[in-house]
Amino acid sequence: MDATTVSTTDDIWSPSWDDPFEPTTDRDDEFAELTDALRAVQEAVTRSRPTPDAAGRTARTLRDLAARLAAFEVGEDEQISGRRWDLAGRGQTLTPALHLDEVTDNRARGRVLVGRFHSGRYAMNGGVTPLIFDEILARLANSCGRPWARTAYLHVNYRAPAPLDVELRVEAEFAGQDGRKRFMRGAMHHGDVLVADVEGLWIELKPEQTQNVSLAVGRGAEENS
Ligand SMILES: CCCCC/C=C\C/C=C\C/C=C\C/C=C\CCCC(=O)SCCNC(=O)CCNC(=O)[C@H](O)C(C)(C)COP(=O)(O)OP(=O)(O)OC[C@H]1O[C@@H](n2cnc3c(N)ncnc32)[C@H](O)[C@@H]1OP(=O)(O)O
Repeated sequence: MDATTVSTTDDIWSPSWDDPFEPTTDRDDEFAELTDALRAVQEAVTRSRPTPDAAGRTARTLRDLAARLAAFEVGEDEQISGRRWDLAGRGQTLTPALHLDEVTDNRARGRVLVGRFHSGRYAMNGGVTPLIFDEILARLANSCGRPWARTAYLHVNYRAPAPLDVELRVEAEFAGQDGRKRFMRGAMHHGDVLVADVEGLWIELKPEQTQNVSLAVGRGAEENS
């Protein structure tokens, strides 16, 4: 398959938007803005040293927002967060927003910028590196109509501290397949510096392990059955 440029309108799983369980009204950019705003709050709280009064007032505001959003609570199959494949970060805020520039059937590359919220003290927190690798390796392992697979392991090597607030390049490679096992490799660079590399194993799920999967991730069952 040719290289596929991932854009906001044509991502690798764009057919998912034809899924009848995905009403197009969910594709509002207001939700993207909401996610960005939440990331901004995470970063601002981390970077701040508010007075007790300011912290208390801010906490009350945030709890009020949480209560208001609770009125819109839905089940996991209906939520938007994590399922906006067209957005860097998929509309979730656990993982730093990964901008995917290219996904082919055997390679993927992207960019990520990590702020102080994900800091492990003047460098990226060591737990965040596997999150980013899992994100890009999982996308590649499950791209191009391959049947669903889940992460069995991620072996991460930390080669150099990953700097904050600068763009890091992330690459993934489909290294091979043996039956249900898909072997993945990845690397993260800052400029010419290798920050981390990874080897991962994805296991193709058996039919009984994929019940409700298409609903759970918003992709048509026919595409990955
Ligand atoms: C509702 C389901 C949703 C599924 C969605 C999946 C992916 C989403 C896709 C894309 C998303 C893109 C971006 C999203 C970002 C992040 C991804 C989120 C998804 C995850 O975050 S996902 C969570 C973490 N992940 C798990 O929660 C897995 C827990 N786990 C299991 O569910 C089982 O463990 C399983 C199914 C992996 C295997 O179980 P099983 O029973 O089917 O397989 P079995 O034992 O038969 O092994 C078969 C052959 O694999 C070898 N093998 C197995 N495990 C090995 C290991 N660890 N090391 C070395 N070899 C291993 C055996 O040795 C044998 O090898 P051999 O055939 O040569 O003998």
